[in-house]
Amino acid sequence: MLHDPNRIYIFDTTLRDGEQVPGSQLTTPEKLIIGEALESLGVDVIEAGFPISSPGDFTSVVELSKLVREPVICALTRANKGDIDCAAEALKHAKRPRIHTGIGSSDTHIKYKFNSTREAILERAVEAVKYAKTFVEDIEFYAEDAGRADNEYLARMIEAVIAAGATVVNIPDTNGYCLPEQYGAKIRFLKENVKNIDKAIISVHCHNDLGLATANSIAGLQNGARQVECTINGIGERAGNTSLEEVVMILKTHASVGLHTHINTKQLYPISGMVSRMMRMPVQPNKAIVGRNAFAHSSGIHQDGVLKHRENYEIMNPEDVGIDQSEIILTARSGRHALKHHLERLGYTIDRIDLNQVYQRFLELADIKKELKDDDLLQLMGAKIEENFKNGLAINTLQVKTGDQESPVATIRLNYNGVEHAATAVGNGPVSATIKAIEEIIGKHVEIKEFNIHSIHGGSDDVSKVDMRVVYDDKSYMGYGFSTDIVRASANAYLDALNKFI
Ligand SMILES: CC(=O)SCCNC(=O)CCNC(=O)[C@H](O)C(C)(C)COP(=O)(O)OP(=O)(O)OC[C@H]1O[C@@H](n2cnc3c(N)ncnc32)[C@H](O)[C@@H]1OP(=O)(O)O
Ligand SMILES: CC(C)C(=O)C(=O)O
Ligand SMILES: [Mg+2]
Repeated sequence: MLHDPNRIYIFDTTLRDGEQVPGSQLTTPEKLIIGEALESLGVDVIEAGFPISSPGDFTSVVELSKLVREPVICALTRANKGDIDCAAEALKHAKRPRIHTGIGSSDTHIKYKFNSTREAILERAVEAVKYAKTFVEDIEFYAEDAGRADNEYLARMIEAVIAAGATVVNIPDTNGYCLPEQYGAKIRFLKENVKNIDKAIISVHCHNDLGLATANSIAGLQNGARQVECTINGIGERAGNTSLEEVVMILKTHASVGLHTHINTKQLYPISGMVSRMMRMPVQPNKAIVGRNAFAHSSGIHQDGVLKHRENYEIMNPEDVGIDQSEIILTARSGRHALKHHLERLGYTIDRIDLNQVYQRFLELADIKKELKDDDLLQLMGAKIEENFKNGLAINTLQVKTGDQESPVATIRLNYNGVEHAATAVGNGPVSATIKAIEEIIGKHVEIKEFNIHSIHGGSDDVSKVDMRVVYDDKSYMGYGFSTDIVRASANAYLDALNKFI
């Protein structure tokens, strides 16, 4: 049965237990798209639905059975003939069909859900497995609410269903009640006390009511279970199920546990986004592995550490889960290393910049704006270039005369190499006159290849943003300028670009 004793089978129940979330039901076409993505992710089993529950869910199981080839396709039933007949019919086209049947195993369920007795429930469990076995070979049995069930009774039930033909025995902590140690001990108890346990795979199925679903699943695996039931993003009934990406990355990160899966981890992030969008279930930003902030660093000490050596603050490589790279988010808690990193990324040579000066202005802006994006940094650099660069080119004064009667003339006073220089030039417009005057001072022609003016919010009294690409010595440099005066913004952009190489 198990060729590799350390291989963990991933049973994905996003389309069944995951879908038991208010407002997140999926159409058949949506389930097929997710089913294909799960197959390519490398899951071993896809729980496709609960066929008796609705004609739509029945159709989904039928279509997934036709579409998916590699993973086992599993359908859920209660322990009764009607549900099992329906599941068997829905699975008719599956290459590897599995019926997942079961019944409550805790005294609470036995008494208050079924108004029954332990013996009668055990008999129903066995009957259900035997009946399901008449349709397919692969039968998984779930002992619902096993987390709260008496271990001796649970062991008797599991032994009986394995004898009846169950190939996988699922020990759900349906209500997310157990502590990891308790759940691990429960699995170990079954391993040690169910005589025929080697004839079946033990499966863990944990819920997150106390935030322990992943920890409990891992405890179960460490104590002998070899299948884990989980969902993408941990979605599911109430507080959700065990999160697939968490279990997979825990086993990958802690190789010393000695267990492994066949999941293509680089697809974890893309499939998380797909499921979140289709199910209209946003992923919380601090969600482990796939949350927006899982590989984002926003405080200076961490950012410095990550920039020096990623592993100072990252235990996983973001590329391993399909995220291009870690993010350094600029906030008022960032330090100079993070600021420098982004300025360099935007093309600035740090040696030329008065970093302390820029950092002080950065902090003032960050206190107001919370998070600074590239445009904010470019504005910071392009609005007051006279303050940002050490010995750079900076405007002292700029006077422009323009109109439609005379040729436009610009007179500019620039600091260049620490000395003030002045020049006056005529152009075919106020910007060209200004650029010519600057060129006269620096004694070079620097060609402008791209030149765009935008207003930031719209409106004639708005701040304009100029972005410019210049070419010098066959290399391109970007410059950005900001001002309420478009000529001044253009001059700033030109000087911002020049300051990167002159
Ligand atoms: C822990 C889990 O996640 S279990 C799966 C939960 N998922 C779902 O319930 C979604 C799909 N469910 C449905 O569509 C419906 O509940 C159906 C079609 C299954 C049943 O609908 P209804 O026949 O109207 O019954 P209803 O849902 O109101 O009640 C459940 C019945 O199933 C019984 N039942 C519950 N679990 C089991 C079980 N494992 N085996 C046998 N009977 C069960 C209950 O005792 C109750 O029976 P009763 O009418 O004799 O009291
Ligand atoms: C149907 C079973 C496997 C279940 O989802 C649970 O007990 O949580
Ligand atoms: Mg469940």
